[in-house]
Amino acid sequence: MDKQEGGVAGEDEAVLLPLFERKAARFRGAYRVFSSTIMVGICLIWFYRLLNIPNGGGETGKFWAWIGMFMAELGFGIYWISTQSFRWNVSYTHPFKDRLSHRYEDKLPGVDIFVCTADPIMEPPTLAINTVLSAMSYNYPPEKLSIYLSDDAGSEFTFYALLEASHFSKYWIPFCKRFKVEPRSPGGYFDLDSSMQDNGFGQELLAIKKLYEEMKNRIESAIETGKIPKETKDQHKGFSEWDLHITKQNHQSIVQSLIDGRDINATDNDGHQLPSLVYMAREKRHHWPHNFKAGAMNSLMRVSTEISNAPFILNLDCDMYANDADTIREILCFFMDEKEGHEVAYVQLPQNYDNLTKNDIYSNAAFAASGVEFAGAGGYGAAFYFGTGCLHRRESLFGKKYSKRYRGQWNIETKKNVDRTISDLEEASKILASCSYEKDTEWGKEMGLIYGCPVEDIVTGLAIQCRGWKSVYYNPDRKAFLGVAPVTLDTALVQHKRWSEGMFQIFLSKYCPFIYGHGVIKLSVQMVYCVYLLWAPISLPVLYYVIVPPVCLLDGVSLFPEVSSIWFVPFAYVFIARNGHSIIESLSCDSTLKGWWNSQRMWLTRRTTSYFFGFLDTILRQLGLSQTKFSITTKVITEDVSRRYEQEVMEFGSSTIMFTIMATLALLNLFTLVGGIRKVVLDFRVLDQLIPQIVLCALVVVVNLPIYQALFLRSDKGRIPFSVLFKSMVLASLVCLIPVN
Ligand SMILES: O=c1ccn([C@@H]2O[C@H](COP(=O)(O)OP(=O)(O)O[C@H]3O[C@H](CO)[C@@H](O)[C@H](O)[C@H]3O)[C@@H](O)[C@H]2O)c(=O)[nH]1
Ligand SMILES: [Mn+2]
Repeated sequence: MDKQEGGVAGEDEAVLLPLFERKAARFRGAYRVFSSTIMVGICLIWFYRLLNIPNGGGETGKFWAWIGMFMAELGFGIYWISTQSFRWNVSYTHPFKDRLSHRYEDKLPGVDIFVCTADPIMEPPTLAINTVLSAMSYNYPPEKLSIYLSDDAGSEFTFYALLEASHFSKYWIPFCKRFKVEPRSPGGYFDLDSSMQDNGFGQELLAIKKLYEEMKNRIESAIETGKIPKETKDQHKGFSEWDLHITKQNHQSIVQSLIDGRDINATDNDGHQLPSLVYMAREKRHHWPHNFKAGAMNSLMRVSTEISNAPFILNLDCDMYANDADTIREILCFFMDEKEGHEVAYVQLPQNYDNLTKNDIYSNAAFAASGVEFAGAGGYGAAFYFGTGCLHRRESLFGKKYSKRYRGQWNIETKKNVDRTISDLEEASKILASCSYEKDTEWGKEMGLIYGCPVEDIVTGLAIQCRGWKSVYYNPDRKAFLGVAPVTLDTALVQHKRWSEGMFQIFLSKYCPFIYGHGVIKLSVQMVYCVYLLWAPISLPVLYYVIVPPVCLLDGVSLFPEVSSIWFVPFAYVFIARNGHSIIESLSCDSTLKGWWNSQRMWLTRRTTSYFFGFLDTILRQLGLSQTKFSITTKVITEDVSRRYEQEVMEFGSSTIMFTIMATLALLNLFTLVGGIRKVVLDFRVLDQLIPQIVLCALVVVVNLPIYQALFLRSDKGRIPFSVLFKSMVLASLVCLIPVN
């Protein structure tokens, strides 16, 4: 074929075109210069601290406060330097799905999709089946798709909901494909305003919506009454697994096929094949550690090997429904690219949420993080694995090491198991999902997801990197997955505590990137990991900065250069440049100014509460005094809470110790600000010396305004409880009494 013609792309030419491209971020060079100037500023600050150490003599208090400031700034500076490893190499990836279809449409590989759920109360089964249904309706050959739902609660109601979903899918999938609706999670779709407009299929829409509502009502009323109708139970042999003795923590393994994709009669209402659908509850016994989500994933990996054994595995949390029907095709471009594809172990997409408010009060979106930082890690071929929204190559997840000779096995036929009946497969799978199966094996160590850490995802991603594989970060324009973000401050803080704790545990374990990754991954990648792994300890300098300078201010002890001194310049420059850049970065990632401001409050609150407690708990765990736990993020809310969330009013309500710390710090800064201003009014000459500390306190106060409101002005249920107010008043006053000199 004549390549010059250009019209119809010949196969030869098509082979030459890559399936994805990687582009360096704009302004990368300018950013490097800018960041070097901040670096100079930081060095000058360190230098200033060392040059001006107060002599111990009459001012021991000030001496120690000064040393502390130096340590804190050393901490901030070093941490900031490691964050630069992200921004140094930001690049964005873009797949070409049309080229993929053109070249490989009839050779597309099988994909197994794992959905994990763990608690029918905190994660309602209707939520999970919406995710399942969205995955079943991917624009992908159904005979190559298998969906597995892992239910760590072993709940009959979740099984029932999945059975309902398997019936509903016969209507839903053809509906989606015929009218090309998006998203393909029925709940997500019906919530859209556009779904209610007249789009030419009003009749069908009403009919399917009615079916969905009826199904939802049946599931919800079964849960409410605690009973599943007998006629329903007779529909599937699977219900016989549940007897009176089954509890969440104690049950046998259950593997039930709801749709057997090999069965030619398993078709939707248009006569098209349906994807396979399997329910799994791995065995749980009191005396066996179950290793949380990692344990569930590893069981899923084995069970799916037995049943479908697709070369690729997509992992979704139960709330993360698929928002774009073409995502699988897009992601496969990275794996099937002829030149680089065989090096890729996984492709991670960002976690997005469909319940964010305009200014994102709890800063859940992590705009800057998904826009820039993760793309920065991806720039090194070292994207993180974030647990959900990640497509893995089965072999690398199973523990295979990358070798230069490796050429990818994606074109192996998906296992057909022609000679085995579905009950044979179920029985064999049950053994694979039993507690004792993993005993004396490499599961949880060299195979599958790694155990012993509440952020199994990050540590597993790191281990895969260290086995020589690359990973890709891909942030598509249309969000690929949408989940449920925490809507109360408490849940948001607890989630971050789990993350910071888990990540610090990795740092202190044998998986510490500097040790485990030494000589295997680049230093820049080791640093990129550490930015996250060191969330917990970075709480210490932050706490220091919001406690000591204010207390010193009360006593008139100055800890910064005078405003008129030349040494003030680096402090001001670093502060302004850093924040200015952070504002620009957020705005360029589609956040609002108010959203940025809210993220600063959350930044402070997380560091002084979640990360601090994460730090303490990790230390206790190292000393053997506490155990790893995984507090599941609740995905349901009451109407009252939901209303306040919509209005972007912070929700406190409960009286956790985290709120006491938060309120104490807010009050302390308020008191000392008043005290500091009083000092200046009384003696104007100290203004020059004290103004930096006054500004620092004032910033903390201004950013915390919603907290004072919740302490003193609000009367709704979401306000800060009186007990917290009382405790924090007492604590803040006591701290104010600490004499510095
Ligand atoms: O014993 C457990 C605990 C949790 N899960 C599932 O794990 C997922 C994540 O739990 P969630 O409470 O939603 O935590 P998040 O903080 O939102 O999750 C993020 O962080 C976790 C690590 O801390 C990762 O496992 C997740 O994939 C990632 O989305 C959910 O689908 C749960 O059903 C289990 O299957 N078994
Ligand atoms: Mn979640």
